[in-house]
Amino acid sequence: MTQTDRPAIEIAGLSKTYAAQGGGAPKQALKALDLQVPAGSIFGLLGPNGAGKSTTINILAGLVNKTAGKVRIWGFDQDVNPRQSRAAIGVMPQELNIDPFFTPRGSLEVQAGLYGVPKSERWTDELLEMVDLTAQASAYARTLSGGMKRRLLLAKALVHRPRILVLDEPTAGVDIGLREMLWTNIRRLNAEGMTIILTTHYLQEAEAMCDEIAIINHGELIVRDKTEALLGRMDSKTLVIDTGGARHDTPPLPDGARAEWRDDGQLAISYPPSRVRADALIDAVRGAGVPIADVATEAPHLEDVFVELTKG
Ligand SMILES: Nc1ncnc2c1ncn2[C@@H]1O[C@H](COP(=O)(O)OP(=O)(O)OP(=O)(O)O)[C@@H](O)[C@H]1O
Repeated sequence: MTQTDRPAIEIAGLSKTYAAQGGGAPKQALKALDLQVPAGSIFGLLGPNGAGKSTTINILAGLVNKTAGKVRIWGFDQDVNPRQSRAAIGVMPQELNIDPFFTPRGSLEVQAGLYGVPKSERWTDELLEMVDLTAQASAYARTLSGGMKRRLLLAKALVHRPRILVLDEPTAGVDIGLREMLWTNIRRLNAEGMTIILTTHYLQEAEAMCDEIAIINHGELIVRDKTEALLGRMDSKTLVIDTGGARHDTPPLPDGARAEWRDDGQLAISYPPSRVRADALIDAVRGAGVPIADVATEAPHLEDVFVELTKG
């Protein structure tokens, strides 16, 4: 296998049990997780709260010790080649953990030093420019806004030019401008060959950004597939009927179909296309005396897939 065919990340049988705290039971956060992240992808790691996403990312980052299993990062076994595997990955954490006494420039220089990047190979100015912090390069970090701190964390994750960039909830609580700036940078880095792994609670964002998605729940892999294929698995569509504004009683529908009146007065009927035909729905609506001014259909969204696969 050449380096380019080889997955960027290979996780096999990864388990993590956190020690018991305050008289409670030990917590098994990951249960023999197997996961491969293709090189060059934008890969979404999704799951409900407590699924084990941060634990996985923290193990990749070398911040949490695994209980069992194998982790290879860019082909380097984390236990055999800890230095190379660490050098291959950059992590933008969720918490704004920035030393308040460093300036952005100072933070990046210190970080580069920690990774052993020689002075001649540093790209501090370019990074400051990339995250739009050139004007604040010499300001104390404690004077930076939350958004600026987040941008600095992105730059810090990149000082050693990692092959793989991991972003833990990069857009949680950020405004639209910053979100777009982050995505523009992430898309560009990916186009230049960097593998991107991200967690996000915004499923629409994951649907729009990620080529592949893994959903984990209770420390186990539920599904991993190309985003399109994942959406295609859903036997679910929505027929949206514009009734011309007036509200009516919900018409009786074929088995498997479910109606819901939306706030804008439209009747949304979700149905499994394998079992129910759209014309049967339209007949049912018309038969109940509900006027049909217009119809549209909506394909399933990642949100539907997510809810379906993580229920229970
Ligand atoms: N340091 C710790 N000590 C004990 N239990 C922990 C610790 N860190 C995480 N856990 C537990 O492990 C499980 C997985 O947590 P983790 O933070 O990995 O989930 P997550 O998918 O990132 O969730 P979220 O979306 O809420 O961040 C949870 O039940 C959590 O309470």
